[in-house]
Amino acid sequence: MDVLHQPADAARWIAVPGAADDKYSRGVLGIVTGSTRYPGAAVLGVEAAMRTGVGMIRYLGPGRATRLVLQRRPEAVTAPGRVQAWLIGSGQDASDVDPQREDRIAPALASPVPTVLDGGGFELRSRISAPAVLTPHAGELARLVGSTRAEVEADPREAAVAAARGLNAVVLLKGHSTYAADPHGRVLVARSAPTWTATAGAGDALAGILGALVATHADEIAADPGVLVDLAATAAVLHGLAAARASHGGPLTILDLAAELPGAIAALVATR
Ligand SMILES: NC(=O)C1=CN([C@@H]2O[C@H](COP(=O)(O)OP(=O)(O)OC[C@H]3O[C@@H](n4cnc5c(N)ncnc54)[C@H](OP(=O)(O)O)[C@@H]3O)[C@@H](O)[C@H]2O)[C@@H](O)CC1
Ligand SMILES: Nc1ncnc2c1ncn2[C@@H]1O[C@H](COP(=O)(O)OP(=O)(O)O)[C@@H](O)[C@H]1O
Repeated sequence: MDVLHQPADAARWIAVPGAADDKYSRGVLGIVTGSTRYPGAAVLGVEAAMRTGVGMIRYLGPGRATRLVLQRRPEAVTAPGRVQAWLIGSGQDASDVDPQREDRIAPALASPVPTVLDGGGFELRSRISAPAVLTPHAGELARLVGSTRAEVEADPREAAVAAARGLNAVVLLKGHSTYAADPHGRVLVARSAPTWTATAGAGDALAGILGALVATHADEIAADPGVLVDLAATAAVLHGLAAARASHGGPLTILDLAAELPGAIAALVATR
């Protein structure tokens, strides 16, 4: 039986800063995304994470991606340091021959903090012992588990559940319906996204949204890693709500989706 994750459920997972908070206590997200071939994915993930709300972003990537990230978001810190969560892999794939990538991901591999794996980050699952969320689309999930895209699409819910069990991680299987499954068989479904969301870069933004939610709930995750599936479903709901606001019933761009995140979040918080 699927549990639909509704906006009212998502509202519970927005961390509103308190008077005593500072940029560190809110949560710092380390982002290792983008490549010389796909620098745009880094820009979109950083943009979406900042618009979702996080104390600080430490972005670590190749020169071309770093320059574009800073051009768009000078708020990003491009020096290494302590973080409360990691986001790795958007815009990185097997063609990525960046010799410094291993150095950039080394702190994340050794770290106990929760990690979001997207795109080229999936292969790192076996090297990470911290709580992890993977965000594949159907084709990526098929490659991950040695199946076919058609098999995943025939029963996406079951594919997400089986992958979450097999990988001992939360799996957020993206599509028109997005399934958040945990290793114990719990499944939440998000269906807030308009079909106009099917456009390049939408997944990079979703990964940024989830990274920010995870960084701002690091203490809750440390106390109970089971909340990761709620955060994953919340990211998908927020992404869909922002997409609907950006779309107005028509085509949307991903920077417009990101620009709608603060308003979508404020509307959710107002319902609590
Ligand atoms: N702004 C950025 O920086 C962005 C960067 N991005 C980065 O791009 C990379 C690839 O991402 P992805 O999701 O497409 O990867 P993947 O699952 O390997 O799919 C490949 C499959 O697609 C198919 N295919 C290709 N063209 C097709 C066509 N015209 N019509 C029909 N099918 C077509 C192709 O089929 P084939 O041509 O082999 O038959 C193959 O099966 C990845 O590193 C991601 O991070 C994206 O996030 C976007 C924004
Ligand atoms: N038909 C659809 N209706 C609603 N949302 C969709 C649809 N198709 C894809 N999406 C959403 O768009 C995003 C696409 O992500 P992804 O496939 O990783 O693209 P990219 O790698 O180009 O960023 C996901 O969040 C997915 O849920």
